[in-house]
Amino acid sequence: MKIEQTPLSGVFVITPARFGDHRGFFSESYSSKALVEHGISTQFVQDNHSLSMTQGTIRGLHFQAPPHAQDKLVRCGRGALFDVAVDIRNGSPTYGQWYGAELSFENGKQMLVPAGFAHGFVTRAPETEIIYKCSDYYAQETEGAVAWDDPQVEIDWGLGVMTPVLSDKDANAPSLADLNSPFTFEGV
Ligand SMILES: Cc1cn([C@H]2C[C@H](O)[C@@H](COP(=O)(O)OP(=O)(O)O[C@H]3O[C@@H](C)C(=O)[C@@H](O)[C@H]3O)O2)c(=O)[nH]c1=O
Repeated sequence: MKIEQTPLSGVFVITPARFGDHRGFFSESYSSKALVEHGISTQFVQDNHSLSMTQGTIRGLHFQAPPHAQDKLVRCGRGALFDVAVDIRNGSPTYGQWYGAELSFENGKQMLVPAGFAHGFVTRAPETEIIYKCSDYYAQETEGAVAWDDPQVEIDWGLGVMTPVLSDKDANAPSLADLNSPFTFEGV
């Protein structure tokens, strides 16, 4: 399992080994021990799974505020997506910056998005499934969002001429400038 730190502290790209044979492949998609060896001791309590029918669907940018903040370990079950983490920790040297990684069924890559980051993704193929582990349970009253097209964050979603498919909630999400972020950078 390859675990790589990204330019944003706490955000990792993880590539589990795949053992291929004439049947297909085998892979440990999650190993607590392997993550602990890299200083990641998150305890996950909920798994989420969603399907997006259309290429160019964007979900995000979402977070849950403390006391229900979530670390998320994200992978693609089918199709392909571009996964994005945005640093929203007050006082962080990388506040407002984003990092994105292509996660696909083909490449098996995963991204660890810790609490303190808003998370979102765009699908790169029709009928794309995302599966992610969360370190806290869903708590609707603590949900927060930042607009996917925030002018300060300027994520390059790689949409080209496509108009994204969005939920009503995401189409009306606030800007980063209007966000009173509940997170503080703790020097991680
Ligand atoms: C996130 C979530 C939603 N729901 C319900 C609420 C709602 O009725 C329905 C759909 O919810 P949403 O529209 O918020 O789903 P979605 O837009 O896919 O939200 C997700 O987006 C990605 C980017 C994330 O990072 C996740 O944490 C989550 O916020 O599912 C749960 O029951 N449990 C959950 O954990």
